[in-house]
Amino acid sequence: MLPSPQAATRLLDEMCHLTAQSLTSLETSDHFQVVKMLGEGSYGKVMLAVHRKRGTPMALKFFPRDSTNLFSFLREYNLSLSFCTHPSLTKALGIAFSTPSHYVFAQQASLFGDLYDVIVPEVGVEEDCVQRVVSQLCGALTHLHSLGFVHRDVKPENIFLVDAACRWVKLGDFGMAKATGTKVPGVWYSSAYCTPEAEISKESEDSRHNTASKPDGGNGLDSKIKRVWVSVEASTDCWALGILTYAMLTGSLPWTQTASDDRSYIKYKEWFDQQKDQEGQDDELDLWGGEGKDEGIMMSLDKDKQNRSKRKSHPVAPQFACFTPLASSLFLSLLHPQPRLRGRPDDVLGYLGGDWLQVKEKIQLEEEKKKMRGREVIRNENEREGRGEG
Ligand SMILES: Nc1ncnc2c1ncn2[C@@H]1O[C@H](COP(=O)(O)OP(=O)(O)OP(=O)(O)O)[C@@H](O)[C@H]1O
Repeated sequence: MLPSPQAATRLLDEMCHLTAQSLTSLETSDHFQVVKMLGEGSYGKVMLAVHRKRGTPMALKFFPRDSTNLFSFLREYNLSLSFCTHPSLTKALGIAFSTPSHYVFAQQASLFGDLYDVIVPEVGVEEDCVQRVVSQLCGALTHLHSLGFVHRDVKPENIFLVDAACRWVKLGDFGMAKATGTKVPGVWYSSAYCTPEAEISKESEDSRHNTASKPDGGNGLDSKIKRVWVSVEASTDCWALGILTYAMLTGSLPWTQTASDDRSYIKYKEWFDQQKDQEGQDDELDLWGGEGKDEGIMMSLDKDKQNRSKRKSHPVAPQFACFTPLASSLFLSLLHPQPRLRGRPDDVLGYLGGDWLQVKEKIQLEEEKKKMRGREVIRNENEREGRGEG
């Protein structure tokens, strides 16, 4: 059973209070040798460092003190320390301190960058690799969700590579993570990773901006429009997992923004609605045929055939035409517009092992890769010639 949001939040908060009392001040260079920068985000930077006495390599995450709330820092640290006990979640190492300018905590270091660098634009990554990554992320998300937390920022930049061949990945960056059921201000942002349910907050924001231009300066009735508060749900991560899977398979996004005025999203919604209508009709037929009368069964089989042939004639949303029926049904499940009906990460396991890309797409992908390899060889030869080695 899921821990209640209150219980998960209370436990994490207690850990934060304890850590706050024992947070030591020190100079990074007294205890660690910083080797290089691993990456930079909007909150701070991440450095590869080695513990001077023990020789342990680690990622040190630096948050500027003047722009970081101490409690947010402690939450991210404690969540990563105590709840990220799955091999595909980035675990903190039990080291947190403050310097005159930064709050810092240590995490397991993934030395091969993040997934963003691996996805070739308009090409993607090999299907085997996609399925491996998806399978690991499903495990990581199921684990996190079972402990009562939602990551809320699943995207390629937050999936770190443990090896160069992308065989082992870890989900990181728990800065946005919250306990399931927590109420947060609804935020809509212009991206395919944003869920359709977040669009309600966009509408409320739009109305809010519109009131500013009203003659009464927004002090009349319209100014009563309140910020929308939404409940944190695991279905947010499931949507993002669907978009991420699409991005890895194609090297692009299915639409620019998940909004009712985005043409590509409209096409997807039309396809989705047709598929669901059809499924509904098929289910009705199944129930009717289940009465056991021979005549009924024959008629239902005939109708079923007709339905299936009709289903084939339904136009697939163009951006999904490169996928097999297996992958299409995976997308229709993870990218379900209604959060309560959206597929869960452990449902995805049933889709692994089969083909996701149509054969034609696989051949094209191979061609692209050959071309890229060719370009790489020519570049290496030119470089060698340039160095006078040729
Ligand atoms: N444990 C780690 N091991 C290796 N690299 C890491 C690690 N943590 C972070 N990085 C690198 O640093 C980058 C920024 O880290 P992170 O996303 O955690 O920072 P952030 O400021 O919270 O970012 P965001 O702007 O996405 O919120 C990542 O994209 C990744 O390349």
